[in-house]
Amino acid sequence: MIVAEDICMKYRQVFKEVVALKNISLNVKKGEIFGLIGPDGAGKSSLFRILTTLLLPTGGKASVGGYDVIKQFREVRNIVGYMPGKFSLYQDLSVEENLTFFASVFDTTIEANYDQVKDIYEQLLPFKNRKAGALSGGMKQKLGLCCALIHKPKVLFLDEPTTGVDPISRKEFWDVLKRLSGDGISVFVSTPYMDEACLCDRIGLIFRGELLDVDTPERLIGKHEKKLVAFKAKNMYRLLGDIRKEPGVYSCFTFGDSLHTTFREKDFPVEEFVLSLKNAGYTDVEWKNIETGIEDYFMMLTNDISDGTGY
Ligand SMILES: Nc1ncnc2c1ncn2[C@@H]1O[C@H](COP(=O)(O)OP(=O)(O)OP(=O)(O)O)[C@@H](O)[C@H]1O
Repeated sequence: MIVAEDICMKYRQVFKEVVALKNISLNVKKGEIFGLIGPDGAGKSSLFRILTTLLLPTGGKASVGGYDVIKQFREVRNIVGYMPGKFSLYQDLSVEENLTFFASVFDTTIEANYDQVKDIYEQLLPFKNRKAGALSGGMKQKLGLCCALIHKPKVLFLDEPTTGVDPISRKEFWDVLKRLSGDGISVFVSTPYMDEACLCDRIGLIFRGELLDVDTPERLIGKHEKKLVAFKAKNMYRLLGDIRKEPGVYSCFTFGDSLHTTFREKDFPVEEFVLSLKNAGYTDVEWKNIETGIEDYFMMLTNDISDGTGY
């Protein structure tokens, strides 16, 4: 349903040129949930905007549902639903007015396509006369999804749809996405949440405009072959610097309240290293071997490019 071949995007800024996308090639099948994962500035929104016909790429070609995003942009617009990263609905219109408006743009009505949005819209019904701007974060996103779905698109583009949304609403949102993919709708979604990344059928890891890897979450995690240890101690900031200085350490980055660390050799003597940290004055030192997650694999891939910081 989505095919991108060697997509490039360069922006002209005042004194320089920014390369936002470098030769991006990917494909997304019918009914597949494809997650695009990467830090701020990686190029995610640029790719969304190109695939939804809102931005002309500076190189390469792409099609959605078999239609070329440049030459057949009108056909593409008819078959895609797009939820941009920033809340894009009319804040001064009510819930019902927003949905009615989006339906009318596609020459349809809420009634005609009610089955498509029923599950989500019923949760919004108690607030249907409330202005969109006065909804909670989770409700805003559900309304955004209803508006993106009301014309029965074949492909949904969701740019960070659950950022800032509470965990329960996030789960409900993903339950809806799973149902939509079961109905044959392809979903192209970006998210900063790694637990959500694992719910995708396949993931593309994007960094500084480059697609570093594309695979299923399980296979990506399986590609991380380094020993992984989480460290904690008092003065975590100093600890981060000191762990990174250790020659046997390959990468170290903050993950929640601990420091996820990988080593160049599998048999790195962690206990001896912990002793040396204690001798260097660290107190309350804790460490444990941990299972790898997608973020760990991502950080491992970006380590050499980004001097161990991951960004
Ligand atoms: N209209 C623009 N003009 C100039 N530079 C831009 C423009 N839009 C994006 N960029 C630059 O292109 C790069 C990629 O930005 P993009 O918004 O696509 O990334 P992103 O992964 O979506 O990040 P974020 O989530 O922070 O928006 C960044 O360096 C950004 O500053």
